[in-house]
Amino acid sequence: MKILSADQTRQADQATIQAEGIRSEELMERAATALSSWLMERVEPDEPGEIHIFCGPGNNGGDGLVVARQLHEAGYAVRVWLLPAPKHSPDFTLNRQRLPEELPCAELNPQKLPRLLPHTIVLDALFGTGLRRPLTDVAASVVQHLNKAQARVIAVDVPSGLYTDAPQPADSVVVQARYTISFELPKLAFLLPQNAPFVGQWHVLPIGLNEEFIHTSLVDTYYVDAVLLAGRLPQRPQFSHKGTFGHALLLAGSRGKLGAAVLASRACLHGGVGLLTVRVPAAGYDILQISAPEAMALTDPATDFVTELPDLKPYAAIGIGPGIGQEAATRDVLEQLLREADVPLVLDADALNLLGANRELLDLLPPDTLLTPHPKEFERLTEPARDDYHRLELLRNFARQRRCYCVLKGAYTALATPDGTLYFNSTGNPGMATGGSGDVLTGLLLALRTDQRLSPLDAALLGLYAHGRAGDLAAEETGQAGLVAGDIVRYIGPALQKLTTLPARL
Ligand SMILES: NC(=O)C1=CN([C@@H]2O[C@H](COP(=O)(O)OP(=O)(O)OC[C@H]3O[C@@H](n4cnc5c(N)ncnc54)[C@H](O)[C@@H]3O)[C@@H](O)[C@H]2O)[C@@H](O)CC1
Ligand SMILES: Nc1ncnc2c1ncn2[C@@H]1O[C@H](COP(=O)(O)OP(=O)(O)O)[C@@H](O)[C@H]1O
Ligand SMILES: [K+]
Repeated sequence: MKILSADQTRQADQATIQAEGIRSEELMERAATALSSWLMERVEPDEPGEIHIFCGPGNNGGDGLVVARQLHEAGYAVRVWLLPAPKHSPDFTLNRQRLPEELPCAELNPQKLPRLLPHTIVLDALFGTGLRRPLTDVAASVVQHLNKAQARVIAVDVPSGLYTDAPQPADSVVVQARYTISFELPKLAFLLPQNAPFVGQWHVLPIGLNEEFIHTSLVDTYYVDAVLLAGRLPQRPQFSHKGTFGHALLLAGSRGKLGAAVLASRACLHGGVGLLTVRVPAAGYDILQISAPEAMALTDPATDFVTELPDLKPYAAIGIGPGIGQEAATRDVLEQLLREADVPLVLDADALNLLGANRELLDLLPPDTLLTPHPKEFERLTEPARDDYHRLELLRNFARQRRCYCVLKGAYTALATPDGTLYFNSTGNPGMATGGSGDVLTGLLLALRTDQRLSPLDAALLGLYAHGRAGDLAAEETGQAGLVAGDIVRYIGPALQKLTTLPARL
């Protein structure tokens, strides 16, 4: 899915209205109908208490008015509160007139804001994508009142006060919604950790915005779902052999962190690699052979950490980092690897920390290298970020400047490409916030970079998506708290299988 800016969202509305020859109020009716249906599926009409709908002066408020009318007609007890404003949008005014007379509707009085019992359902239709500046005066008081009330707030399109594609000034007043119900496409603001307290759980409801407009809109930010990945993972050919999928080299592990090497190795094997050789310190020989017998162990002369780079000739792709430590000799191995490798590289964990501590090595990164830092590792490679938007800018700039593919791990892991495009992953769950999940990702990405049939972009997108999907499937079995990194490995196969393009049926 594309992620549109606030301006493009408005243009998409206009394009839909023009292409379908409808009036703007009809599109508003469509959006509100989708939202009313969502609500009616979750709330019974006889649930005690009224649903309070807070409406602003623009089309977001207009949406709220239509939902109020529709819920009322369906037998729900509804009460509408209007924000005092000097002027209103035409569709607001129209739908204000369409409110049935018996439906309670009053203007908000800042001196006497309505009392809301805990758990009351509140619809926040104050402001949407038309917000131009932070909330002040009555609007700010109303939002502060809603936030204090412990009500069940459902934001219409956007939590009021939140900018959809830029950071708002510190201490801005923003609705803290439990749910945000948006239309057609997700908004960038929903994907950033700093906005989680406002957005809550978000859902996007389709309202049939003009496909042609969305298709031809130029964007540099995408939300990666199964549709975006369709056709990118080819089936394994009937007459394939292990050479078809390539031979990977993984350099990983040091004393006390050989589990990282094992997890990454097992993930690489389950990711479909043809052959895997793992360079571990001598202390890791038995551990690796027993825990990942399908991999070949190529032990280093040193007992506790990796000190020598093996001959690179046999390998189609190379991964380095999980649990490898930051000894000086290991740093030298990394430098030699960056100088000598002419196959795809995947850099993770301590390989990234070594790059951060020895920034001169960054100049040696071969083009199209894939780096997988979490935010702290990324900060070591670049600089501390002011906020999540700034961090994304740093990520784009890093990928452009270094001509690499750089991941920023977390919920909605982001991937920046050498041309500065951002992709946000849609799979995964908080159960994956557990030691070793990142090592599993590295192994899987190494397998996909070894498969010569995949472009660097497709390998990265498929790997991130399948890793999160495997985590989701694992969590169904183990629960989130019970999930450990090894569980993710067991579900890599099913996750990849689901993405595999099957031939069309006869
Ligand atoms: N245009 C359309 O056809 C559709 C619009 N939709 C809804 O329309 C919304 C966008 O509507 P609008 O563009 O009217 O914008 P909003 O309703 O978000 O707000 C615009 C109004 O708020 C005022 N305003 C902006 N910032 C303010 C601030 N800080 N303090 C006080 N007043 C402020 C503006 O002057 C304007 O009067 C979307 O979020 C969505 O909910 C949906 O109904 C889908 C269809
Ligand atoms: N809340 C979350 N939602 C989705 N994915 C998550 C969440 N927390 C962690 N993950 C995923 O788990 C992995 C953790 O990687 P990392 O921090 O490197 O762990 P480790 O270093 O322990 O292996 C990343 O791929 C990240 O995207
Ligand atoms: K809103």
